[in-house]
Amino acid sequence: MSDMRLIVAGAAGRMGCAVIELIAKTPGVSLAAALEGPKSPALGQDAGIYAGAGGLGIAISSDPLTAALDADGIIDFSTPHASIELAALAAQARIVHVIGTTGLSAGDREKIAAAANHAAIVQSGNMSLGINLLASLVEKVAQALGPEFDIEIVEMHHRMKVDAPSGTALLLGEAAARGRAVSLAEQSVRSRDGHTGARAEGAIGFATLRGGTVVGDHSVIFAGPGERLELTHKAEDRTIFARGALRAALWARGRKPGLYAMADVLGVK
Ligand SMILES: NC(=O)C1=CN([C@@H]2O[C@H](COP(=O)(O)OP(=O)(O)OC[C@H]3O[C@@H](n4cnc5c(N)ncnc54)[C@H](OP(=O)(O)O)[C@@H]3O)[C@@H](O)[C@H]2O)C=CC1
Ligand SMILES: O=C(O)C1=N[C@H](C(=O)O)C[C@H](O)C1
Repeated sequence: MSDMRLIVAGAAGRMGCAVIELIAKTPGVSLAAALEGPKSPALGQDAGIYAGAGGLGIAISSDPLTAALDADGIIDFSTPHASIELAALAAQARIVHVIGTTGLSAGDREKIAAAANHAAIVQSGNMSLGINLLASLVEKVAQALGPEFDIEIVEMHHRMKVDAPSGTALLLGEAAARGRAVSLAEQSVRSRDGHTGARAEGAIGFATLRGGTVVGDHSVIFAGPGERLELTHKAEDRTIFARGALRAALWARGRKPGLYAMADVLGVK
């Protein structure tokens, strides 16, 4: 089979650079285009050089329509606004779309689901093997321990992160809610301040820390009577997310339209 030709969206960002670097050294895939927003200072620069991967002869552009004419898929770590536009484009062009962007609203998710009627879309708040395995453990532990164990999810990320709680924290919260057969929307407590009163029975709490260059730390704490179980993942390098995204793109190639999760790709449901 010919190389899978991939567009990278958010090409000058932290994740875009990690993905381009990985594409440059992975057989079976090639960089078709590198996209940024229309005001990006990186426009026109060689995407490979920008990412530290050496010249690839692909200039960073802000023209997704032209990019989609000769591509098999999009790997997208950008912004919610860009991701929903790219999902519509993937649907039109019938190409794969791997969405790593977080901070998506309920409305954004609806638009992505609609696009997935026409394209194979893999969307996940975390593309790493470790976190997706952790989510499946969290579901099982939440089911086994029952509601006398309080669930709290703590995350820490670098100072530049713009959304909270992280996409991963929400993914882990969904896993805990599934384990307990409750709705996360009804049980989640996203912040506490002042005289909050005692903890609500069955709540799934979130706490957010930001600082320095932390790639991504997540802990799910099950606090019960007289004992506490803590499940933790620490991301040390963005390559783990890039590797997962590339694996997702290759997995989705030739698959029928639909909205898939990383758990489908990794077989860790
Ligand atoms: N699912 C996962 O495994 C992971 C998800 N993420 C998520 O991925 C996203 C990106 O993270 P990160 O790389 O750290 O963030 P960055 O801010 O470094 O990168 C995002 C890039 O997208 C660019 N961008 C803005 N608008 C557009 C557009 N219309 N088209 C294309 N690109 C555009 C931004 O440009 P500008 O700065 O000029 O606005 C920026 O360069 C975040 O939502 C993050 O939470 C991150 C790591 C792993
Ligand atoms: O913004 C980041 O950096 C990360 N975002 C994702 C999230 O919101 O969970 C994944 C990872 O933790 C890094």
